[in-house]
Amino acid sequence: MEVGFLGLGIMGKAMALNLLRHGFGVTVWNRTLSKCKELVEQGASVGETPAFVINKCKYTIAMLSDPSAVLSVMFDKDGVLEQICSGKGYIDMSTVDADTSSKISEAITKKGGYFLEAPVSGSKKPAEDGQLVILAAGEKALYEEMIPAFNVLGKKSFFLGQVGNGAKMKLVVNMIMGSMMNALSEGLCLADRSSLNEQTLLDVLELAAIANPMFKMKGPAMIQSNYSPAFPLKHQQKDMRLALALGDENAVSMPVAAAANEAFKKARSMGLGDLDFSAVHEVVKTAKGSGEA
Ligand SMILES: NC(=O)C1=CN([C@@H]2O[C@H](COP(=O)(O)OP(=O)(O)OC[C@H]3O[C@@H](n4cnc5c(N)ncnc54)[C@H](OP(=O)(O)O)[C@@H]3O)[C@@H](O)[C@H]2O)C=CC1
Ligand SMILES: O=CCCC(=O)O
Repeated sequence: MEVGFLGLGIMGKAMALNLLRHGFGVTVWNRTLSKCKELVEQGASVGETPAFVINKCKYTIAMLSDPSAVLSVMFDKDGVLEQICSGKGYIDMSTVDADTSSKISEAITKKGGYFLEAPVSGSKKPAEDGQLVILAAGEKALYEEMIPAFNVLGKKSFFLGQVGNGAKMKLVVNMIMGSMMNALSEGLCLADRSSLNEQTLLDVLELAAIANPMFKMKGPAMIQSNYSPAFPLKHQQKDMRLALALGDENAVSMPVAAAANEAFKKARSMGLGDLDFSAVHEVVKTAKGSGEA
């Protein structure tokens, strides 16, 4: 199977490499073209524009940073829309809001193409290992045609119905994750300031009812103030913002998520946006009132 791949950031690069390793033909494009080099060394071809990739491939996957990137790659000059046509499928795996996804879907459908949104849960390592959880919605026939690729990229795929449902599910999941990250950070600070050993707290959590892979994976690095990026904090803040907007739309009160969003915003203002989202720990550690008594 031959696929196009637009966007070779942390996730896109890992996913495209994974497809290559499993025998897929992959034509890649990235805004910063130099990032294609490593993929070419592994057997990928390069397209100079999104339009070129769409013209060449029956199926094209996108993994881009945010709504503005997704819209730009679709609608700008040399973008996807110039070449999408009947018989071609476009699969957007970026995390965006339902409105953005619907705009993309409408534009593609008008030109006779097929659209599937398929954001993913799971980060850099699951992307490298093909262990993502795929939250697809949109054109069911395209979902079925993409199963061979999804089976390589993920450990489980969900088909959630109409366009927007995948985006919403992803935002709900990441809203919970962002709130949990703040809770973990506060817990580590509280343990430390109460003269408890932070690693012992993590050991206790691992055996408790609230044990979860994120605490286990991120906790030890947070104790060391190591925030090497797997999931950039700027993207987590984008997801909190979009999830809170979904809450507004549906009149759902989310004070916990709103507080977590403020911490992520503060972290961005401190220049921590490109670090891992666990770097919110630096905000919690230095918050007024959490210092000496
Ligand atoms: N990292 C993670 O753990 C996860 C991330 N996600 C989501 O996946 C998406 C990608 O994440 P990730 O790979 O981490 O992000 P990165 O920041 O590492 O990569 C972002 C990609 O988007 C491209 N891009 C940004 N702005 C534009 C633009 N205006 N026009 C064209 N291309 C653009 C970048 O190109 P360039 O190289 O030129 O900057 C790069 O290829 C995001 O929506 C994120 O929320 C989902 C699950 C997990
Ligand atoms: O959107 C990013 C999700 C990161 C994760 O699921 O670990």
